[in-house]
Amino acid sequence: MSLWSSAIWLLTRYLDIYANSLFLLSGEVVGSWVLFAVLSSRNWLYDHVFDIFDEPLAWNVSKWINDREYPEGLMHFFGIFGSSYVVPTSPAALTDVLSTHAYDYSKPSAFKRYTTRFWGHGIISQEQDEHRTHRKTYLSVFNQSNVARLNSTLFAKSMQFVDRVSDTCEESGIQDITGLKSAVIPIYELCALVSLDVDGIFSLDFDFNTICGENREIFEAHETLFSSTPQVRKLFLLYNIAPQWLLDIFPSSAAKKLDAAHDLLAGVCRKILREHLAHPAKDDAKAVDFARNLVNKNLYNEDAAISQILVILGAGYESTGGTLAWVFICLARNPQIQEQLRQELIEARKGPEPLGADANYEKFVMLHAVVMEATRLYPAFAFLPRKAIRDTSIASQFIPKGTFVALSPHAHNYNKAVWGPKAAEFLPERWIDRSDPLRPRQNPLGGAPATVCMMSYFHGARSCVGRELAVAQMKRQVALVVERFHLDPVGDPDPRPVGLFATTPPHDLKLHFTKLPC
Ligand code: HEM
Repeated sequence: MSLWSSAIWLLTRYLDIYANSLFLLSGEVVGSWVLFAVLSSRNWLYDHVFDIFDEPLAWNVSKWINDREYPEGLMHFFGIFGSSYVVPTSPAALTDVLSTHAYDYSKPSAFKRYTTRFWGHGIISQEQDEHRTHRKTYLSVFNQSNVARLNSTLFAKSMQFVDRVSDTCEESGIQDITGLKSAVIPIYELCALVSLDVDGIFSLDFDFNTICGENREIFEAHETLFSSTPQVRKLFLLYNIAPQWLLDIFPSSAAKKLDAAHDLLAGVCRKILREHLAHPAKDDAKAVDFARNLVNKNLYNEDAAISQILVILGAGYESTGGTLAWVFICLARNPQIQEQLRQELIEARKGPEPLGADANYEKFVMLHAVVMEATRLYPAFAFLPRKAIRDTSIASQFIPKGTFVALSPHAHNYNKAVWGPKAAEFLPERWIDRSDPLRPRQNPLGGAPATVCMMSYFHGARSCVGRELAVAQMKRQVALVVERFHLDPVGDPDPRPVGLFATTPPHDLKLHFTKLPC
């Protein structure tokens, strides 16, 4: 304060606005101090924005939601330049935002500009009627019966994953005293590769076969688009504060890298689509994949289709890959649950052989519980803000146009008011209904008061269309691995998610796989 007073005194002398009275001089000192504090204040400029975008993404929102009770169902904080953010904290408030008044909100324009530039204008950035129309097309493809037609393909892809782990165990030279072979393997990449292959099949009827070592550049281009390096974070920040024309005049090196990744992927899609169209298969009318369904419905336009397909691949592969990796990590850290799951699978066998493609993976109670619980604790999309485009209401409270709504699957899934005091613990039991002790059943709510509480796939008008596919793939993959390998953790006992858009386990996190005698 003494330094500040001396500086103000010198400045006023220099500018010749020297105050003769001590009273006036004190006024100048205090006034300028207050002005400086307001202008440079962290609270006024960006308040909690950096708390949210800190890694792990949105974990601070989860802390705030549990700091105290919110009887009105809404939490509030300030963001950039004093903007208002509300967070729905009750099931009723969430339902209002996601279902009842879903189209009273749009995604922030910076997010839409960024995803449109680097992925294309697909369903993720579409709004209002454009979104409604496209979502209908999506739902006619992304539904339970269409996914069920792919079950044997999902099983085959899961076996390729298993074979790759098995080969690594054979080659590692690590063996215990009983002769069991094992290997230490980075878990994220394998899960992402197999998920990318599945999404390629579902969107384009094309197997990139990256899990078998093919098309590495396609995987790398996707990883570039999802990278969260400091340069990419800066670029995303610029999209939030600078106009598009300025960003176009001064393209950053990060933007050029992302553009190159996008162009590579768009080129691959274009080539595959043209080959499909030039050589239609006999049973094209019954096609499962998204691209052929567009053609069959006379909705095909090459550029628009490429944008939608890149969005599907982007929305699907990193989220499923990351979530699948978390399921394995949770099992490795909870050996008793891993064993319970293995027993469930062994008991369901018809003979000595492991389960085959025809097993009903959807009905297993423990398998379902494990997949749901890991998905709850590690939602791939931890923070997805919205902005009110008209005056609206949440839980009967007035929400003026322009208010931001911070939807944070991570925070909602850790809300103790909804999930109980053990919300942060891995407890698959919450997804099991044991009211009849002899016949445990799946509990669809996981012990929460409503389906909207499980936010990993969102809910309502913009919920995840790929949920059935992701769950069907993960259940097969987890079952096949747990039947054949014992999983142990390696390194960090409590790894934290990383990533800016989709969060995943750290990419270098490894697990120890031991091959079991089958
Ligand atoms: C565990 C895996 C997955 C998780 C946790 C997940 C989660 C989500 C979430 C939270 C949203 C809402 C995003 C928003 O509105 O901003 C979403 C939307 C979407 N997801 Fe997924 N997803 C997964 C897998 C998939 C898969 C496998 C696909 C496709 C192959 C897919 C395709 C989509 C699409 C197209 C949307 C946009 C829907 C719309 O705007 O109407 N997702 N997903």
